[in-house]
This record gives sequence, structure tokens and C-alpha cells, in this order.
Amino acid sequence: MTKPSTFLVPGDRTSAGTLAIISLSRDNFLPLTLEKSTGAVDGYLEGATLNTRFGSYPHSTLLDVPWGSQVRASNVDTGSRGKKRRRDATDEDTPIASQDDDDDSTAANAPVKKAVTAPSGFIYVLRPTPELWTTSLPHRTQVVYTPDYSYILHRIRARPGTRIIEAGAGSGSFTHASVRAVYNGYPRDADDVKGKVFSFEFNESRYEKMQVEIGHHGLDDLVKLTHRDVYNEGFNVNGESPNATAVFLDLPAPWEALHHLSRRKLQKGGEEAEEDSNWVSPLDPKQSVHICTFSPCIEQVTRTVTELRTLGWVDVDMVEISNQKINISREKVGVNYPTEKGYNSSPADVLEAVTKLKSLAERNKDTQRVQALQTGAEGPDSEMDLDSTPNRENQPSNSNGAIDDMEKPWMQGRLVHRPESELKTHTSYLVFAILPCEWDEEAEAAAMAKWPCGNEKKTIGNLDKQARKEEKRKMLEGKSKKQKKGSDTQTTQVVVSAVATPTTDTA
Ligand SMILES: C[S@@+](CC[C@H](N)C(=O)[O-])C[C@H]1O[C@@H](n2cnc3c(N)ncnc32)[C@H](O)[C@@H]1O
Repeated sequence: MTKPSTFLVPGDRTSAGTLAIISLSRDNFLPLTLEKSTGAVDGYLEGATLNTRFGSYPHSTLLDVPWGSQVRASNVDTGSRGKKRRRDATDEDTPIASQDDDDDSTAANAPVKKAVTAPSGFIYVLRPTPELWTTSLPHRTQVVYTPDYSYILHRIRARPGTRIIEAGAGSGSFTHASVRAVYNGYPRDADDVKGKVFSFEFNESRYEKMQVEIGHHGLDDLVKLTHRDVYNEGFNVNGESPNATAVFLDLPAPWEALHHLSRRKLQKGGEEAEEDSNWVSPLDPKQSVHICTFSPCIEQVTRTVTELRTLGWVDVDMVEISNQKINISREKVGVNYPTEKGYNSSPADVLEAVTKLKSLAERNKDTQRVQALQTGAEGPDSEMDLDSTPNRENQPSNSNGAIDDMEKPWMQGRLVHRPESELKTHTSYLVFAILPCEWDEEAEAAAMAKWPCGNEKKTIGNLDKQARKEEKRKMLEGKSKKQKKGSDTQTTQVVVSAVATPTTDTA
């Protein structure tokens, strides 16, 4: 078995040979496979080094740290790399060139130099998740984003143990999300059936790149990627059924592939195909199957829905995800705030506006007085002490959002939330449907054995009748016992009275 994927079993700390997601800033992520170097790499004496606009990071500083760590940038020694740059800039005849070549080979054999922390710059090392992979993966196609795939996986009932069919694989964004959803352990052997993703890709170069990625990410045993045109060849793998209960189609023409997702061999349009004893359905025969197709325009949706209905899918509906980000921040509003980013130096309320106007008027008056004194003319108040002019600008205010020395900076201002001005997430319409499992004689017999139906009246009636008979019998038994107690005397009386009573014939 391969080493478990860091997407599924990340462990506590980073390790060599595994993928990490480097967070450079809030929305800027970079996938990086961490390397343990034994000598200089690419001219860096500290070994393999990540260079970013936020500084340089030798992999040695990113290895064996807890996931989520903040790592400071290093002052890297570019060694022969720096010399090579200089050499490239000089005349070709310069003898330095041959010396550098020697330096290159000796540097690679030299032990790795210890990294020295730089005065500024840092990054975060994050464990890989499908969400982070979606935002950082190399795009080979349009990809399915998190708001869409989280909803899709929920609607197609993807859960640990589910077997999903996915086409096309594209850049693998949905593949990574779905493999996490269905993961319930790695199969121990060929007979150990676990949750799995059966992914199909028609484009050869995308297929090859994705196959390499799947291997790098430790997902080989959980994702079966096949190079295939699913419109023509369907979804079985080496003639065997994936036994899927969930299907996701992100194809230009999903309706072209739907007839392969049936319980009996069908042609496109729903007509029965020729008998083929080798044919098996790619679907689990014992469970209902949930499907989602992903199409960018409504005309494609209409064609898909028509085909789904023709082929017997039920509960067909369409959804569009209109995901909107809401930014939450503290807005510092007040005339005394500086005109900087994150501050709004307009009045927070009417009181603050009036106070500001008054102070400006006061200041105007003061200026006029000073000018009057300088010119010798009488000002509005010639006895004024110039030094006593109050500096109102720097006074703390207590109105809403104003500065209070005691207030913590992160608690200052008003908490505001603003949705994005426009929706940027329309990628596609999602069509959902369900294919119930087929009801055959075997299923009917099993159901009849479990819940005998059709005979309910007889069964229930019989039971009632028997219970009633039993009750009556017990009642009569009780009565007859009571009667038996004084039966001798009663019998004598009856006999005597019978003898004593003369029979009269009135006729
Ligand atoms: C939009 S991309 C899929 C993106 C993918 N869902 C993701 O999240 O990264 C569509 C893919 O379907 C593939 N494709 C198109 N026709 C196909 C076919 N007949 N069989 C298999 N794959 C096909 C394309 O090559 C393309 O890579």
C-alpha cells in the first residue's frame, strides 16, 4: 500500500516528499512538494529553496514543522547561482566561466548550509485540502469550485464508502473533493471494497498530467483514472462495473453519455440495444443512483433533462449556485481618524459633525484675530492670548467609533459586513436526478418475505378471531367453575320442583 495521502491523513507535521500549500497572502496560495536536500540545489547552498516576492524559504525551514506554522524568510546564499548570474552578464571570453563550472559541481556535493533568518518576510505552511488545492492547482481546464462541489457532493449522497463515477476529470478539482468525501480507508487487497472515484478523461495530455498528480498525492488506490471517450465507451473499467451509486458529469454534452448509465443495455434515446451477455451495468443494482450534470448554458440543461426523463430518471431538478462572499471588517468612522486605509474620516454622527464645524469656525476666528494683530487692525477679540488656542483636532472623542486610549485597536470602530458588489461564481447550472433501483422478481420475493402484504386482512382477522375465541373460552370456563360450586343443591331443588309441579292441560 502507498503512503496515505496528506489530503486524507495529514499527520501533525510536514514531511519530505509530501505536498504542502504555501499561503503567501490571504488569497494567494502555492502548492509545493517539500524536498529534503543533501547538497546545494540550483545554486542555493541551503538546498531546495522556494523564492517568492515575500522572501526566500529553503525547504529545510519548512520541513518537520506543525501544519499551519508561520515560517520566517531566510537570507539565502546563492553561491554559484549568484556567480553564474554575474558570469552570464560578462563577456564570454572571461576566464571566470570555467571556474564557476567547477564551483557548480563542488557546491552540489557540499553539505547543506544552515538557513539564516532574514529580518522580514513570512509565509504559512498549510496542510493540503481539496479547497486549497482548488485555489492553487495548475489550471488545465475550467474547474469546479468549492461552493459548487460541496453542494453537488451533498446532493449526490457522497459519503464514506460511496463509489462515484466522474467525467471529465479536467484539472482534478472535483476529483480531490470527491475522494475525500468517499474515503473510508485504503483497500487492503483486491477484494476489499472501499469508497472510490472512477474518473474518466478524454484529453490525453490532461489524463497523463492528472495521473502523475494522483500518484504524487498518494491517491492511486482511491482514484481509478481512465483515458476514455465516455460518449462512445461508457463507464465500465476493464469490463468490470464500478458499482456506482453517485455520478457527476462535467462534459460538454452530458446527454451523449447518459444511455451508458442504465440498468439494461440501452442505445442513445432509450431504445433497447442488442443483447450482449458480457454487458454489465456500471451502476449498483441494489441501490438508487444519484446524478449531477454540470452545464454552463440552459440549452444544454434542456437536452440533458429530456434525455434523463426518456431514460427513466426521476426527481429531475436544476439548481444554480449563487455564492457570494461577505467581507466583515471593522470600519473606523470619525472626523478625528487619520486619512489612512481602513479609516473613514467623515463624521460618525450629527453631534460629531456639528462639533467639527464649530471647531472650524473657532479656528477661522482665531486666524482672523492673528491677522488683525499683525496688521494692527482690531480683531474680533484683540485681548486674546494666542497660546491658549485649544488644539481640538487631537482631542479624543467618545462618540461612536472614536478613539479611546483604553480601547483595544482591534475592537475600535463599527463592525460592518459588505457583500461582494457582483456575483462572480456562475460557472454552471446543476441538473440533479435519481435512478431508482430496478424491481425484479427476486426483490419482490425478498420484500414479501420481510413484509407479507396482500394477506394482511386474513392474518389480522384470524389473529383477532382466535384471541376472541380464547377470551370467550376462558370466560365460560370461569362461569362454569362458579356454577359447579352449588350445583348439587340446585339440581335437587330443580328435580324436586320438577316433580312437584303438576302439568295441566288447559286444552
Ligand atoms: C470542464 S473540464 C472538467 C473539470 C473538472 N470537473 C475539474 O473540476 O477540474 C471538462 C473535461 O471533460 C473532458 N471531456 C470532454 N469530452 C469528453 C469525453 N467524451 N469523455 C471524457 N472526457 C471528456 C475534457 O477533456 C475536459 O478535460
